[in-house]
Amino acid sequence: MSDAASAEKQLRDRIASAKRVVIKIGSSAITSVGPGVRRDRLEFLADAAEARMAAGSDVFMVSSGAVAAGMAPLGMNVRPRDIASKQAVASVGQAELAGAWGEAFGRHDRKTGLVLLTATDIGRRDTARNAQRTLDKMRTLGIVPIINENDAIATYEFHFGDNDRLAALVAHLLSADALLLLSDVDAMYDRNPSQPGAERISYVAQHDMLTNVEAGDGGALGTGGMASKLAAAKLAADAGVPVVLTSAELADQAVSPGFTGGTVFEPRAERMSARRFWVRHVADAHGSVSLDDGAVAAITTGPRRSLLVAGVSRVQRGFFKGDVIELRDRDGVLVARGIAGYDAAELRDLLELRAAETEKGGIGRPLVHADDLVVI
Ligand SMILES: Nc1ncnc2c1ncn2[C@@H]1O[C@H](COP(=O)(O)OP(=O)(O)O)[C@@H](O)[C@H]1O
Ligand SMILES: N[C@@H](CCC(=O)OP(=O)(O)O)C(=O)O
Repeated sequence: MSDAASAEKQLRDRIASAKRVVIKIGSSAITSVGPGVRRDRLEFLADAAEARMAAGSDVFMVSSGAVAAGMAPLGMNVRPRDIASKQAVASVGQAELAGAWGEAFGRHDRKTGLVLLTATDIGRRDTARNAQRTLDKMRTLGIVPIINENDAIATYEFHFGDNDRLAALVAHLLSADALLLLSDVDAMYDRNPSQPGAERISYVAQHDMLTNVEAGDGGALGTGGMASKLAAAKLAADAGVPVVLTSAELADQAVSPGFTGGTVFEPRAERMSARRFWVRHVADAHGSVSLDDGAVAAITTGPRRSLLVAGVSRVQRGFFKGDVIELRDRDGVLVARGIAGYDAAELRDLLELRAAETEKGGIGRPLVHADDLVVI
């Protein structure tokens, strides 16, 4: 067996025996235009989740489909585009979905509970911890959480963007041992499988840049397509969580040992620390600074270094000390994120001084300490 084949087998075994499992189901897998929620699919998925729980795992469901589920009762055939309509439709769909999941799991005498999160809730430590505690309590009470974004109130500026990302963040929050992304496609292919000759990618090693993959848009009901699943898999990898991507139709096999289908993504060997993960993936950035070439080279190559004030060429948007800021190169390309050691106003004042005076003023204190800086 080749090294890659044996690494893939090990990863699949690890997923098969994972204790804490997050299962994300995409809109296109459980809803259709016209009838709305597909109850047969929910029942099939609930059966698969129950089988996994019977084998000793704890299961947390992340269910998309609120907007799609709200369309049917409102007589809509096309997904609404404007935000206010989407939010109103989601409020109807969320109730539909929660009821349907309750019935599907109810066949096993299992209680479900709806947990609606916003990106703000996950981005703030106090609310994130509270969500973590609630989800853990639900687990101990044998309740299956049905998690979705709180679409009716999430703001456009600050929302998850898609539920693949939400699922990966939930997997991080719960220190999950595996994340299953169930969609309407059985695996990731090197291009959209509707195109002739598309080939399945079975295993993605951690550092694989996937330059040969065209990750395209999704269908009429999904949100982010394959690109958002890839981004979520990368996020989960940083959190140390292995990911399997396959179709909801294969859920029963995907939760069982010996599954060879789908695409599995290898995580980092060691989870990124919670603080660095938060800086890199979770926190909302409040401002941004441009760096000169020397500073970009200093922070992106070699051992971890702090970012000194002298390397900043421009300050954009206001921020306060302690906020997460974006660090961009001279062309505006994002190179890192980090926690600001100064307020923007204070930094602007410093930049007006000559570099020598900056150092003399004891401003050896870096703008971003190495421990708080994560290269993208
Ligand atoms: N390289 C690819 N491999 C597999 N599917 C792809 C690829 N590029 C684009 N897609 C599309 O992405 C879709 C899945 O994304 P999406 O519709 O957003 O699903 P979900 O609703 O499950 O989140 C597939 O049905 C397929 O049409
Ligand atoms: N919160 C939205 C999720 C949208 C979304 O990301 O959908 P999908 O791409 O199907 O996972 C909803 O429930 O409609």
